[in-house]
Amino acid sequence: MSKTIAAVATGPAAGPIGIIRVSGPQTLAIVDTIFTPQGGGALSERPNRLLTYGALHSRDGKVIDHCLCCVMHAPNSYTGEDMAEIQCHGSPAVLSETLSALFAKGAVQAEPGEFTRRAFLAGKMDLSGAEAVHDLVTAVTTQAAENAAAQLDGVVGTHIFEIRQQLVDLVAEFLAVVDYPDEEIDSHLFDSACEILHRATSELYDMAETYERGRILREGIPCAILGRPNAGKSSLLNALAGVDRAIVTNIPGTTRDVIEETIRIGAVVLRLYDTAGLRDTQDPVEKMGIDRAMKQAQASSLILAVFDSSDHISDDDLMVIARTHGKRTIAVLNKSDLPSELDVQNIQRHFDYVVSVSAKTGEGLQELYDLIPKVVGMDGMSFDGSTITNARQAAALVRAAERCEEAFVAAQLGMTPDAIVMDAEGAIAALGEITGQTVRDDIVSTIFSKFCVGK
Ligand SMILES: Nc1nc2c(c(=O)[nH]1)N(C=O)[C@@H](CNc1ccc(C(=O)N[C@@H](CCC(=O)O)C(=O)O)cc1)CN2
Ligand SMILES: Nc1nc2c(ncn2[C@@H]2O[C@H](COP(=O)(O)OP(=O)(O)OP(=O)(O)O)[C@@H](O)[C@H]2O)c(=O)[nH]1
Ligand SMILES: [Mg+2]
Repeated sequence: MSKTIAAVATGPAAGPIGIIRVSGPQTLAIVDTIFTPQGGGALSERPNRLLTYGALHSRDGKVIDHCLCCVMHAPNSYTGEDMAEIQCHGSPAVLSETLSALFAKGAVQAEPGEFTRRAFLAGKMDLSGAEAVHDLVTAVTTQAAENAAAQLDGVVGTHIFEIRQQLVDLVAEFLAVVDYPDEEIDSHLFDSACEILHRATSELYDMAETYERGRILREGIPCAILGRPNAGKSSLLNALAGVDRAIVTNIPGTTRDVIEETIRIGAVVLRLYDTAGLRDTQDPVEKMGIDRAMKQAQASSLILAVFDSSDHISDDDLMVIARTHGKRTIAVLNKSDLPSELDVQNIQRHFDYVVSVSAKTGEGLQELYDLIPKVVGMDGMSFDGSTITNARQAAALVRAAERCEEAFVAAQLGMTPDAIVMDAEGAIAALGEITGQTVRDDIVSTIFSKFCVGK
């Protein structure tokens, strides 16, 4: 018999209300011993999912809260097991007293993701759906939440199930003819196999490709602000973030450490890094800052190269241009409120994207906001669940696509059915890793161990 688990489902900070979840065969018996409904009777006899007011008792029987509880009877619960929720006051004291009362009555602490793991094992959701739960809990943007909600609802799982089923049927047909090696194989079989495999291959590659954007949707994009001293990097960081985060002075070499600030532009989470101005210097501290700036630029997926448009291009600017080589970069011509001295055409020769802004007046910032999602390929995308946000799923999709492609080539060449069957089975296994139909236990464990406790 599986254990009955309990955990706090609300955040670690003290809040007005805290929720404790309980799941497993002993749930009703355990919760009945620590909660007494106001109107008498037992919580387990109250209607399913109806919140009931009553007294909550600690392990030594003292009343520690007056709160709301409900039960959710198996199999119609999140985990498919008997479950209960205790919605009490959210202080760490009440929550830990309640947990310890539950443990004293036989419940055990739930491991990270264990409720969702049980839901997956009970067939309440496929593995891609369970992974979407995690995305939904950690979503930063509305768009990321929207995409994850659709995946929780089975958008990815259903599509993969369909493709997988077609391959399973195809394998079955070929296996049937493998048993009769002397008979001529109906050419229709090869034709329809080619068609199915070709379509599956392109659909799977298409899905895998969405991961490039999906990763940005989930993790955001690291973006270094690079430029010579006094170009206005720190001013730009402050203007973009809308807070007075970094120190700004007219003394060149003000910023030394890398200063991080996260902003949201539509679906894009931009992790901005303000850095020390690049120049030739003897100052050992400034040198270390410049070293960090260059490392940060290297580690970033997008660079904002800031130039002072009220001045001519200097050797330091050339150093900045050299550092952006091969990197996705937007040239930001700052100080547009001042008369221009900059050779703009020269800058345009080096960069695909150039915008004029004034960090001081805010002029041009909107154009920069509009440009960034376009440059990272996130404008006009839909968040209907079709975007893969998960490296594991993307890798399995590529493997499945490759095996389908190999099976397609084998079918086209009219090779022996065994070859087609072997590759198609490889694809079926890879797809099963996404839905969870054919996934190793240790992989399942790793996936759920990344969840929070109580989810
Ligand atoms: N208080 C509370 N809020 C919550 C959750 C929770 O567990 N408790 N959730 C937890 O993640 C999410 C909601 N997800 C849920 C998903 C399924 C079921 C559930 O009871 N499913 C049953 C019955 C479905 C039905 O009524 O048709 C089932 O699948 O059989 C409950 C919550 C978000 N909000
Ligand atoms: N007129 C005008 N001045 C600006 C603008 N942006 C920044 N400045 C001024 O330029 C000077 C340098 O600004 P910072 O933001 O500190 O420049 P930085 O690139 O971070 O400089 P370091 O940290 O030294 O590398 C300050 O005096 C700012 O007030 C702008 O858009 N217009
Ligand atoms: Mg600075």
